[in-house]
Amino acid sequence: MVRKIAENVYFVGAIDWDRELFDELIPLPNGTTYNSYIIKGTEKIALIDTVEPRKEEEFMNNLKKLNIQKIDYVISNHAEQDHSGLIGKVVEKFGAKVVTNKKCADFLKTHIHIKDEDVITIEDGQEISLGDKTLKFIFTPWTHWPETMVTYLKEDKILFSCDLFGSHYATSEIEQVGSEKLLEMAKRYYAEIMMPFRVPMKKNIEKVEMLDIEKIAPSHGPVYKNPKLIIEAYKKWISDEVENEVVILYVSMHESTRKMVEYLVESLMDKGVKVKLHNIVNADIGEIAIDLVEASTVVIGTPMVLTGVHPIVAGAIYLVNALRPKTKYLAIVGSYGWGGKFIDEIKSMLSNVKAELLEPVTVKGLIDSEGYEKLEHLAKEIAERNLN
Ligand SMILES: Cc1cc2nc3c(=O)[nH]c(=O)nc-3n(C[C@H](O)[C@H](O)[C@H](O)COP(=O)(O)O)c2cc1C
Repeated sequence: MVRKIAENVYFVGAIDWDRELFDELIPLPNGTTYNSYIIKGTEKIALIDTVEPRKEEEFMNNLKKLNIQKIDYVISNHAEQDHSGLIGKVVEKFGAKVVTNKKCADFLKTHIHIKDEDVITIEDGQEISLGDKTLKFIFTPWTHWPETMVTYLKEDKILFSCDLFGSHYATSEIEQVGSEKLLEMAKRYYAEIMMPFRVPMKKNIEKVEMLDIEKIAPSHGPVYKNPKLIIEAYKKWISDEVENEVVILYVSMHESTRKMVEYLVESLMDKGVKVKLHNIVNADIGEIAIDLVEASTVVIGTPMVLTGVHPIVAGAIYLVNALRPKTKYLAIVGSYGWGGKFIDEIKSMLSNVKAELLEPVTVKGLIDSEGYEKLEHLAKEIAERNLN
């Protein structure tokens, strides 16, 4: 697939319509794309990133369609193999030099064995000329990995933002003004990939906002014809503001924890609090991650199993801790038979989440009137914090 996105600027990426899983972890309900772009200047030709190696044939065909014989520079914004994987082939076949920052060059050396002599190292803010077109490199560390950067095409005002602003979204609409669906997919991507770096992201967004941008061309998903849409969405997601929303993640083996969770949901709803409930046994972790982006409160529901949390709950807690959501309040509810220590376990597993822990509610066996009272008190505490 070749698509012109500006004069002498072309999308030459690959669409992976039915890929189901990314990083052997993240479900892809709408497949994904690996975006690569050719920029033809009057003097030099540059390629922005490459594609996932298994899409080599499609990618090489795209270059053939544009009759590309020589590439002067292959810009590597990010060393992860879904973008860098074919750089070696581009160097070999088209005589390209790899243009990237020092950190990325180190990764390219260790991860895909790119040789030092094939690399031109650039500094933050440095520019290279392609004749009538100029590329400016802007370092945006932790817009996935520590080396990740973005490239700005000055004359056409296009930001090649790499994973930043990306979405795992295979669609024939390679360029979009921005639909509700695209924003949903971009939020999912933010939640899964960018949320752990919410704090360093603030500086990066400030840097990007200083540019005059007409189009954002990320490395996954559609090109934005309305950059403001996604920049404003990111600003909201990375801000410290939370929404009146409670995310409940639970498992229950014999319905005891489930009864507690169901009561809590109903009581919170009665009080006007929005609830997102996940029985996590077969949950899509992307759906959980999306709900964590803006939620004020996270509630963990677990039965006691072998003196600790249920192992599936442990997996979910590990994920929450790794994603570092901006959650302000945390609650724990659960049922036990004879004893154990899941409260302390959960607290220690959530050390990255700087949230206030509300009074946990644990019940021996099936919930009784005393248990309901405690849950009602917890619901009031959550509602007070959310609705004030
Ligand atoms: C495999 C298994 C291991 C358990 N281990 C413990 C334990 O270590 N400590 C404890 O207090 N209860 C333990 N229990 C009992 C449950 O925590 C208790 O029955 C609880 O009410 C189950 O809640 P649920 O109906 O929400 O699954 C265990 C139950 C099972 C099935």
